[in-house]
Amino acid sequence: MRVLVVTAVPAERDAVVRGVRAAAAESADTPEAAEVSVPGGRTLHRVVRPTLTLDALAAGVGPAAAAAATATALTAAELGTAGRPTGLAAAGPGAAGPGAAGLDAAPYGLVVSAGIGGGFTPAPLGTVVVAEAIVAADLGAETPDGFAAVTDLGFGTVEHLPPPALVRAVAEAAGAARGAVLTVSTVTGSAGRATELLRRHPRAAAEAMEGFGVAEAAAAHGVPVLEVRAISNTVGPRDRAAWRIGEALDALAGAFRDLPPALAIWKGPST
Ligand SMILES: O=C(O)c1cccc(C(=O)CC[C@H]2O[C@@H](n3cnc4c(=O)[nH]cnc43)[C@H](O)[C@@H]2O)c1
Repeated sequence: MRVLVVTAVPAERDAVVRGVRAAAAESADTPEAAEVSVPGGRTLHRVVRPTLTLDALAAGVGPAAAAAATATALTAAELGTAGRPTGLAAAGPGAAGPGAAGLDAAPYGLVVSAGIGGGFTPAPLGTVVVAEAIVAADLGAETPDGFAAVTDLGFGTVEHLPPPALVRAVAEAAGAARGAVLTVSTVTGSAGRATELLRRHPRAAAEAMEGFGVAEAAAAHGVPVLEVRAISNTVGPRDRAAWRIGEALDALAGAFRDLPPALAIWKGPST
């Protein structure tokens, strides 16, 4: 299976790659690695194992950057781009391939939005959350009666649902919580906002900024989507000192160490 994992920043991308390499080490297979260029000036980091090719791409922060980079990578993988990886070096420190090259024409079977995120009550720091629903939480209009989602206004989409069987398999494999992951363009900074979001989305477990953008691109290409978030902070009043980004990145790596076996048992997007 070919999986595209989209993060916001390189540190999250590298945590994903670290996790998949750790899984390979536990299976005693030596993953090949390469850096592959995609149109738009970005480079994805590839890990090749016997039954899984995982491409990790840092797209930038926010739903628009995530959607643009995801759609570009999916299109490039469907069509192929100029050039080929010029040989795949054996894995190891700094063992990326001898320079970025193009994408082979080989579509992805799954797209994953991954990274750190803010947690709502059921998801304390260090928890991993797998999205049962990927929700655009601030896509809509402010009205005299409060927030109206675009769907309340008669158009658009505000939710994408990952394949339930895959969500269950990944959550069980990773010991993760399940719930809605909210995508926002403005990070929540007050208790009142956090309370309002939970009132509108009682199943919300986490808040982040890219998942809905990734999911929209995946849906446009007919590719199933997941979102996996490691909790770095609590959604609410701004308190940078309370952030635990390092621990969250380690938890993210752990989730991607556990993901490959879950993918192996998944029977495909209709389940
Ligand atoms: O400056 C702040 O107070 C602040 C508070 C929360 C998040 C940020 C970010 O810049 C986060 C950007 C980045 O990290 C993800 N993330 C992590 N925690 C949250 C959150 O509580 N709400 C939304 N996004 C979060 C997000 O996906 C971005 O990629 C700054």
